[in-house]
Amino acid sequence: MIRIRLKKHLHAATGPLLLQPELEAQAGEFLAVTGPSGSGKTTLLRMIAGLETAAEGSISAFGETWLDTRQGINLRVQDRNVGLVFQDYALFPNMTVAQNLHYALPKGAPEDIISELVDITELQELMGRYPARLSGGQQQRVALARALVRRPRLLLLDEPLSALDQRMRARLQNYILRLHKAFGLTTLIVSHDYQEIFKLADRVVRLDHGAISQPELPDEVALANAPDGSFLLSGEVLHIEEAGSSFLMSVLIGTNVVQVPAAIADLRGLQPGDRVEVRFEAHQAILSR
Ligand SMILES: Nc1ncnc2c1ncn2[C@@H]1O[C@H](COP(=O)(O)OP(=O)(O)OP(=O)(O)O)[C@@H](O)[C@H]1O
Repeated sequence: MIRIRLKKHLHAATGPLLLQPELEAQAGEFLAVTGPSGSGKTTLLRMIAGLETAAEGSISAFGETWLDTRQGINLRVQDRNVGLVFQDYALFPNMTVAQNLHYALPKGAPEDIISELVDITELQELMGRYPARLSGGQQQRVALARALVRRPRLLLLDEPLSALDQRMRARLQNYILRLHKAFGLTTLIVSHDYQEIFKLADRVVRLDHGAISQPELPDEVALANAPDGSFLLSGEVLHIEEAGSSFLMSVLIGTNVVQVPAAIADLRGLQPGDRVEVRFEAHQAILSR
């Protein structure tokens, strides 16, 4: 469980802004933070990591107090042990992928975490390369693996995929989900991309004018932001069952299991494990194949 209650005065483009987020996340939750540009999302993540000071407030995480300004507690970045990935990959250019990963390992710590991360993020072939010889997506895969070398329980992602094209984004989202699950992480992602939010997040909060507003569900955010009021996502069929004269499919889209009604003619040999496309319109999920 993570509890965050912070206050900081910012000098935003529009004038002074009091950033005063209050936020809770359950252990293992994948939470998306959205909101207009300049509302303080990056500053919030940096304060959680300990990279930025708060005027007042408290952060407790997994039974530890990271910050309590009343009691004068303020753990250093390295003692909070969070994984951080920003939009720019921030790899050391003069080190190979393997060296970038090993550099993050504390002295004397067992190295098995590195092979585990390399397996999950499929970096085996890239270990000897320098960052300049990697695509943006590959670099961000390395940055993700590197962020987890110290085995953090909290992963903070600040628009990590916004520099990548749509195809690469979708691939990287799958890696993020795999890592989130494999390491039982609690993950906070700042994102403006409603499809990404839907695919990844269990819950969405909005930071606006410095404060966190009502939590929303990922599909509500996606529908509200889709230009034509509908959007298409692909997922994996988990289960198909009869429901009266038609069928009901359970489809896994990101971390969400969505129930999609289907007529027998729509099924056409579909089985669990197949990939399908689902269109969302006015909160209805429609099989689009
Ligand atoms: N340490 C600081 N002191 C005062 N003002 C700051 C500080 N850090 C950032 N700001 C200002 O606070 C505002 C919010 O910045 P921040 O980067 O957190 O917003 P954001 O929601 O992440 O925006 P975007 O979506 O554009 O990345 C900006 O106008 C920024 O200039």
